[in-house]
Amino acid sequence: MTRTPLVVAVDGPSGSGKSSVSRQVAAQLDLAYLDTGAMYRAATWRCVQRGVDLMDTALVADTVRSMVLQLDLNPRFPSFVVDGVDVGVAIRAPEISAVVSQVATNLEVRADLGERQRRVIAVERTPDGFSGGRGIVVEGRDITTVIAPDADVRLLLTASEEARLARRAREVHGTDDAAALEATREHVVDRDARDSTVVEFRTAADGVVTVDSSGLDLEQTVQAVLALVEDVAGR
Ligand SMILES: Nc1ncnc2c1ncn2[C@@H]1O[C@H](COP(=O)(O)OP(=O)(O)OP(=O)(O)O)[C@@H](O)[C@H]1O
Ligand SMILES: Nc1ccn([C@H]2C[C@H](O)[C@@H](COP(=O)(O)O)O2)c(=O)n1
Repeated sequence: MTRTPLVVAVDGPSGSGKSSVSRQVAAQLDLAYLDTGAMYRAATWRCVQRGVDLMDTALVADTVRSMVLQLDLNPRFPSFVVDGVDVGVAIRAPEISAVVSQVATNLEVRADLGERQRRVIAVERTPDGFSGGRGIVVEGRDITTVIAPDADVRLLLTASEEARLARRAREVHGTDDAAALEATREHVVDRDARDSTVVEFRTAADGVVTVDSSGLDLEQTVQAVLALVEDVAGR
């Protein structure tokens, strides 16, 4: 049976589980997967590599516009290649996390990367895409509202600040003791505050369903999202 392409849009704050959950949902539904946060990180990596002053918004925008970015949309092995260099690990470095908001709040950069994201989604609606026309799960901060407001499923994945801090602390420091929580705050709470000056990802827009994962483990959250997709789109 031929099915129409499915687009699942997921937004949410840092540490809410967007990447982990979206990847697993895409893999289980045999869809492509796009992590738009990684695109902002790749853009930041290129600027940092070239010694660009991130306060120079015009130069940052030019540097990002000329970036050749190749994406592998396989949810099992997603990859990001910038100008021929695999940046999958480098873009997660603390030095990139510390400054990525400066690039992500540059409105010219947002316009450029947003256009690239829309093109990826359009291709995944055709047989030429990675998914062969089955569709895509796209996650970030403005996917449900700006990039794909027409997505079949629109979801805001949230969790309490406490839960998000504890998850990130365990991931980065191997513990969620008081010192680890404090060391993590800058990368979760403060970054969200900076990012939310240009995009709204704390409150669900009209038609966007909220899933609160504070009391759920990763597997339960994946199941909750799969149930929602089944409910809304019959998959
Ligand atoms: N429901 C959950 N319960 C417990 N841990 C979770 C849950 N969802 C995700 N995690 C864990 O929390 C951490 C953060 O998840 P993830 O990186 O997917 O969040 P994110 O929303 O994509 O964050 P960011 O936007 O900062 O990249 C990971 O270690 C992940 O395994
Ligand atoms: N659609 C998006 C995706 C991401 N961002 C910003 C938010 C973060 O500061 C940065 C990296 O995202 P992460 O990998 O932590 O999810 O990019 C955004 O503004 N819009």
